[in-house]
Amino acid sequence: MTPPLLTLTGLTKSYPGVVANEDVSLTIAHGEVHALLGENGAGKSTLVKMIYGLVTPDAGQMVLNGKAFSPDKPSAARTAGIAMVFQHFSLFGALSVAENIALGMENPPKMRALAQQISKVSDQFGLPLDPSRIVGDLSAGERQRVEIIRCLLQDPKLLIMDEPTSVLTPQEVDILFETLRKLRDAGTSILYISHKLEEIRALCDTATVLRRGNNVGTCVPRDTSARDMAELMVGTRLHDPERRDRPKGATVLDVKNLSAASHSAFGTSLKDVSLSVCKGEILGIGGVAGNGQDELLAALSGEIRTKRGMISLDGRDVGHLPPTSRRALGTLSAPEERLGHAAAPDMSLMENAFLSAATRKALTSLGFANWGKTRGYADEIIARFDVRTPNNQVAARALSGGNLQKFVVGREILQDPDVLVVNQPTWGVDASAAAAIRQALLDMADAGKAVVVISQDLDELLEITDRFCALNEGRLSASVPTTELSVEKIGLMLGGAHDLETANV
Ligand SMILES: Nc1ncnc2c1ncn2[C@@H]1O[C@H](COP(=O)(O)OP(=O)(O)OP(=O)(O)O)[C@@H](O)[C@H]1O
Repeated sequence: MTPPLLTLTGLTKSYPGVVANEDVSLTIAHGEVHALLGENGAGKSTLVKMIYGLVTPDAGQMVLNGKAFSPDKPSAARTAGIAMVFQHFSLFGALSVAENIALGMENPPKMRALAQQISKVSDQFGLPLDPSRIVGDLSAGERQRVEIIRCLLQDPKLLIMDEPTSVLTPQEVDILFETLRKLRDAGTSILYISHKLEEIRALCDTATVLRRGNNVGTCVPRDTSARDMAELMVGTRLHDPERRDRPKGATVLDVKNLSAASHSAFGTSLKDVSLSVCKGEILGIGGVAGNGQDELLAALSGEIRTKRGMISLDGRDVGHLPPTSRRALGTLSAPEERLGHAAAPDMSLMENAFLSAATRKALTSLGFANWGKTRGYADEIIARFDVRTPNNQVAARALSGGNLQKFVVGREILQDPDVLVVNQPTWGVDASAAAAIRQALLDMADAGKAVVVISQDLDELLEITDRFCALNEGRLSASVPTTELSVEKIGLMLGGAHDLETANV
């Protein structure tokens, strides 16, 4: 019998106040697509970082192809045949595809030879990509292809992928899965982290489930329902968000012919965007990343100021007002980028609670921060949104991605806004916590609030929104009642022509 590609035995890693991995053992066979499942903070990233040489285990052993393996840095893991595609891309927007790939290589060949190699690998694995294109002009799906091709040029034995589909359209997911199947057939093993359980069922041969740092079992995803996998992850029954019929009130947010330039050199300017949201309504905005989502949130939150007459709140012109004034008037927002935009990475959760809630939660007294009250608010967010953290003094950057997301969304919802604008509210959040966040958004609408959900997760938009629009190259389509849509139709709408009309659906 051929030995497995990689065996992990008793891997343990602790951080202050938390055991991220405790005595974790698992085996990855050659040519196997192995899913790593677990709720937020379960220890998935920590485990793969140990395999990739970014984190050193406190205890335990790894054996790769029959030999002891203990990489002390990523380049050692790469030399041993391990490649990793991270959730966050590390590409330079101003450089070409080939230049970006060359930057990550120890001994890059001449540009022309590299471009040929890139074209060859992209043909072989069905990942269309022109080596001379500037990365800043690429879609999120194409950027991910750059990262994957960069890995494939190393001819890896094990490819680790952390949440690879969260930025992709359904069509791009299909292309990615075809590529991964080709790789598997060529004998490469894949370790795949995702919270999208139906995708795991479609792709993976086996799954290991982590719960609070421990390996609590394995399953064959094809033979296990998504609900059973989610329940194995959390160890309890899962509650689906409950949607109730509710009356729609008066229009509260009204956007008319909004055009605004992006703040970023590679951003997308907004072009003639019109929308309205009523009290008691959730408006969904779908779109592939980079089509103006960040700019729309920035215009609605006040980070981008607009001309008079473009944005009104309860009939009052607000487009020229900065974020603090919009907050005071009841419009709150949670941007997509949680580290660095929604939260200050090196500040504690308590300080991060203060940053956005000081006014609405009255966290100051006589011009000074009231830390006692602020601590109480941070603890309320942590308890109500089940944020897994040792305490409120922990820096935002030390939280697992999903737990920070729960904190950021919870921090805004608990300020009781009249209008809440969220971008990717459940990005990287596990099934159970995602259901809790969606329920909280539905509860807000039930309480007569207006909610704008910008998301690339089509199932999410179908599940909770009342109306749907597609954002494409900075233009917004007319809205369609969500009940009239299907995932396939939305997919077409998102990838469709610039001037999307309801008729296209
Ligand atoms: N550098 C660090 N310092 C302190 N604690 C950390 C650090 N990295 C991870 N942790 C903690 O270790 C635990 C496991 O985190 P990890 O990121 O591995 O979880 P995860 O399963 O990948 O979660 P998610 O699905 O949310 O990304 C969490 O409680 C997290 O807060």
